[in-house]
Order: sequence, then structure tokens, then C-alpha cells
Amino acid sequence: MRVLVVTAVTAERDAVAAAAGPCDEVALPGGYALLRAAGGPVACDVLAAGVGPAAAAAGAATALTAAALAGAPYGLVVSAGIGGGFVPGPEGSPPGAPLGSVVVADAIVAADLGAETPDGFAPVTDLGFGTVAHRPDPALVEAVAAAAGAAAGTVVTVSTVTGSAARAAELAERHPGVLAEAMEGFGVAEAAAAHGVPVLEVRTVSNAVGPRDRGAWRIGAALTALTGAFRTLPGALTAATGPAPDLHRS
Ligand SMILES: O=C(O)c1cccc(C(=O)CC[C@H]2O[C@@H](n3cnc4c(=O)[nH]cnc43)[C@H](O)[C@@H]2O)c1
Repeated sequence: MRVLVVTAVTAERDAVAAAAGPCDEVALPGGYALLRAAGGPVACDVLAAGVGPAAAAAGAATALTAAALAGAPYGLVVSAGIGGGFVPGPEGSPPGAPLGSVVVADAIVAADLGAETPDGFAPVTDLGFGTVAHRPDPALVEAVAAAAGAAAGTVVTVSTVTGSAARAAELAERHPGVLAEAMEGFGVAEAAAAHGVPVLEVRTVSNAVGPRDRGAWRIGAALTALTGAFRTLPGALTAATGPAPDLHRS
């Protein structure tokens, strides 16, 4: 099985690739540069495709198509990077995701793909078209989350970073079980679905979802946690899919 990991920016790409050891750079159509691990316990292809769901979908689709045309299709696509963690709500609500923690999505949900109506936000599915959620294989989610010491829950994809407590509360109410927010997962999942390839999303929490406070970001800690999470991926995939998967190369 070959695994494609799609990040937004190069710092995230490098944090993932650090778990895999030395990498070669492979040029893809469209000017994309893929990092391909030359060896080590995690030999994976990692692509920094840009910020936001559209850039993520374009980059992921390019890599998936290139691999398929080369006769070496991927068996799994992972959207990965830093993200915002929801803070715990009142008792009985989801536990939230603290700074530096790892989240594996059991649902990858487009939170702002829809329409404003007099009754509030309506997802495109309520309007009769499209998709707003992808649900990764639960066994894979469980294995990857257990290996990484991660929480499993909903990760929402947004095009506008949440910047207020009111918006954070609205998202948490609309998506019970939401743990994290980021900007690419749904785009990667759409590309994976178009190619019939399973998808995962792995986020490490750099900031709390809510009022904008750049001074409180812990990007370094989140990137370190990302490397740590990806060190555990080969073992988790072996546990979930059977013995001796050749994770990444044809
Ligand atoms: O300028 C700001 O206030 C601000 C606040 C949070 C995040 C940003 C970004 O530009 C980050 C975009 C980048 O990182 C991921 N990310 C990290 N934290 C969040 C978040 O709380 N909500 C959404 N995305 C987040 C995201 O996937 C992007 O790749 C700026």
C-alpha cells in the first residue's frame, strides 16, 4: 500500500517527513513537489498543497492522478497538519482538544458549505445536492488514534478561521462531537473519494478555536506532535490492515 499525506504548508510537510527519514523530491504536473521518503520505517509521499479546501483538493487530485497513471496508485490519503482545538463545553459535552494534542477525524465535515436561510445555515445537502461529510473507516481511525494517543472525533473544514466565541459555539452546537477545526480536510477527502481511495485526517492542535489570539498559538509544539503522530502510523496501519504493508512505494 502506498500512502499520500497532504499538508497545507511546507512546515507541516517537513514535520510529517521527519518521521520518515531522508526524502527525495519528485516533481508532479502543475509545479507540485512531492517529498518521497527514501527509506526508514515510514516511507511516505508528502505534499504541501496550499491552504484551504480548494488548494488541498487540487493538490491531492494531482498526486492521485499522477500515481494512478504511473500504475502505482495510493491505497490511503491522509490530510495532516496543525489545527484549532475546540475547548470543552459544559459537562456531558465533548472533551475538546487541548494544545499539543492529536486528533484523528472520525468525520471530515465541510462546516460552511451551504447557504444562509431565514432559519439559519443550511448545508448543501439540505438544498438537494453535494456532500458535506466523509466518514473514514472506523477500524482505521481507531487503530491510528490508539497508536498516536489521539482523540477521535469530528474535524470540521472551514474556509474562514473561527475568530469569536460565538462562532465557535455555533459550530460546536451544529456539530456535536466536534474536536478540531482546520481548512483542508474536506478538500483532500473529496479528491480521495473521487479516486475511490480511503481517507484519514490527522490534526495536532496549535491553538484554541475561538477569539483570535496569535500570541497563544503553539505552532512549534503542534509540529513536534505531528512528527510524533506520524512515527506511529506504520504500526497502526499494520495493525489495521494486516501484516507487512509496503506503505509507500510501488
Ligand atoms: O490570523 C489568525 O488569527 C489565524 C488564526 C488561526 C489560524 C490561522 C491560519 O492562518 C492557519 C491556517 C492553517 O493552519 C490550520 N489551522 C490552524 N489553526 C486553525 C484554526 O483554528 N482554524 C482553522 N484552521 C487552522 C489550517 O488548516 C490552515 O492550513 C490564522
